[in-house]
Amino acid sequence: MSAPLIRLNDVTITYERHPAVHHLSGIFRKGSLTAIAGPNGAGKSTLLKAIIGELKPATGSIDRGSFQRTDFGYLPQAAEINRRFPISVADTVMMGAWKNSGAFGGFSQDDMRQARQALAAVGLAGFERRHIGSLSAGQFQRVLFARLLLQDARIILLDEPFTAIDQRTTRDLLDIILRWHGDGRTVIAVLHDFDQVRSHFPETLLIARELVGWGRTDEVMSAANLIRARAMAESWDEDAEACLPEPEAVG
Ligand SMILES: Nc1ncnc2c1ncn2[C@@H]1O[C@H](COP(=O)(O)OP(=O)(O)OP(=O)(O)O)[C@@H](O)[C@H]1O
Repeated sequence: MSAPLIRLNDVTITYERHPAVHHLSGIFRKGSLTAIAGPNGAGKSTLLKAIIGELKPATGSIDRGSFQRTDFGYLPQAAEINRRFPISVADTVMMGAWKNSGAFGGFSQDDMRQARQALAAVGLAGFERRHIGSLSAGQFQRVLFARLLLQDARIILLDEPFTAIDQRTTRDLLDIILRWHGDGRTVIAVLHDFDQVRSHFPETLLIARELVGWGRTDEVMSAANLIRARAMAESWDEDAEACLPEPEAVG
């Protein structure tokens, strides 16, 4: 069995003291391909943001070994990306090379060549000069995958990569995910389509704020676990305060 890569130690993540993820512990192994599944509002996106370091746990810790923020390739939910920003397809893809060139280092001829290659690999050869606002949802998602290809990260986190995407694009992007897994990268994807999870993702983390199951997909995605996840989500008290240590009294 491969080595642990990211370890969650009793992680609670809050928004204004209300827990979105509650006392979660477990391990993502090196080279694993894991789906994160769970009902709406289960804390899936929040967990991804904490893994890349965008959110800090209120209690508990996330052990990333020697990996830094720049070692993670991250695809946020489409709704979180502003496509009105006046930027070309090529520049969007080359932003994946920032880790290599530095934000102010400018892009090299080689970055441009690699961007062209990455766009060709996602079926968008010739789209370099297009404005990102002029693309369809599926084309834009292909551009974001091209950016991830260029970034060449060892750990890739995807937040609902197939939402509002046509079947053909979904299949093409799924192939890229499976290739990343075949290359030995660690891939973690938040997914809503349970058939997709069962068909392509060997491991699943099922959450409803708290852990429901984590392990082999065929075991975790059992009918009993899915019913339990739904019941946990429905009975969750949105106003519950996190069980954080009280600040020490001064004096
Ligand atoms: N920026 C925020 N400020 C306050 N509360 C938030 C914020 N983002 C998420 N939440 C709350 O945290 C909880 C978990 O949200 P999160 O988006 O992580 O769930 P999710 O499992 O990704 O949901 P979905 O499947 O609907 O995308 C929800 O109750 C949500 O309302």
